[in-house]
Amino acid sequence: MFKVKVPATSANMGPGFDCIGIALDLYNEVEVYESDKPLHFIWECEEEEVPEKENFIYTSMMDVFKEHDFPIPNVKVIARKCNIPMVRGLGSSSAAIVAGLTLAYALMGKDFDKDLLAYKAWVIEGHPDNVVPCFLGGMTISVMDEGKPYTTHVPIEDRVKFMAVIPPYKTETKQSREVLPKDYTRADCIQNVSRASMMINAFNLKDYHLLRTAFGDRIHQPYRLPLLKDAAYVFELFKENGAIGEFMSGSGSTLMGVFLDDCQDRKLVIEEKLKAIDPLFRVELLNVDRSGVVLSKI
Ligand SMILES: Nc1ncnc2c1ncn2[C@@H]1O[C@H](COP(=O)(O)OP(=O)(O)OP(=O)(O)O)[C@@H](O)[C@H]1O
Ligand SMILES: N[C@@H](CCO)C(=O)O
Repeated sequence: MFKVKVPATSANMGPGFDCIGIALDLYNEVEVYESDKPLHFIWECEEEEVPEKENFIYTSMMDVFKEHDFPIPNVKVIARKCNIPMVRGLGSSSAAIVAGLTLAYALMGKDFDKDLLAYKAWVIEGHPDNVVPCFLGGMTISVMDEGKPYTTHVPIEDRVKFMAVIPPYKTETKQSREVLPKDYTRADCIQNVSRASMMINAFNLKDYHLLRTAFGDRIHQPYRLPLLKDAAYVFELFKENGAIGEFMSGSGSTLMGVFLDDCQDRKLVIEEKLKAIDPLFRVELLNVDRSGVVLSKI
């Protein structure tokens, strides 16, 4: 029947807390086939199974059918590929929501309106910095103004590469939001507005020497990075190996180094050093995904 391919996303990118994010070329795939039983879920991934009733693929599909008063179809939903590591700051939960919404609309025979669905996913997730780039691809800035969503894309050259260092330990977004203050000083606000603006212009003008400063943040990283025992070392490794900047991906635990051009050799160096600490460290060298979610018939 249908297949969806959904990209990983890296939210915040330093100062863009809860509004800026980027889609990357690491994908999960979910398939739907006719069945003789009402919608049921099959987990074929190597990752630890998220049970059906708690699984955002399943729950977001069921929510759509309920909202539209649509009879639950006789289908099996198969989580076929899970390349996006779970609970690591690369948008696995958003990818699940995006997959579920897209498949539910396909099964209802409704038009595949990415903007409308991105907005729905934004409401479910609570913040847009993963779900919007996951739907639309590329690097996005999203703003809600009096209940109306606005999104704009930031141009990124193909030569910009994202090196994701994925630690063996998880960071739940829910918990890592609890360590953040409720209020910020004017100085903190100025710091983030100035850095986020500079980051966007650095990408716009390809003025990459500004990026390290521009990725500076005072809203979340100062509170979250100290909880990640290897963060300082990983950032040092990025710097020593020619990164043009670094930030925490989403709410962690993944740490992201930004590089230019071919940096496969530097990936190997960093990987070797990290595996000496713990062989379960994973390092992925990623490009920007420009398509967002892709729905196809099978
Ligand atoms: N299909 C699914 N895949 C991954 N996580 C899921 C899925 N369905 C439900 N979840 C739940 O989502 C939570 C993980 O979301 P969380 O936001 O903490 O991590 P993430 O999405 O991988 O990273 P981030 O949002 O920081 O980029 C887990 O509690 C997990 O059980
Ligand atoms: N903006 C979110 C992204 C993680 O889901 C956060 O940092 O909490």
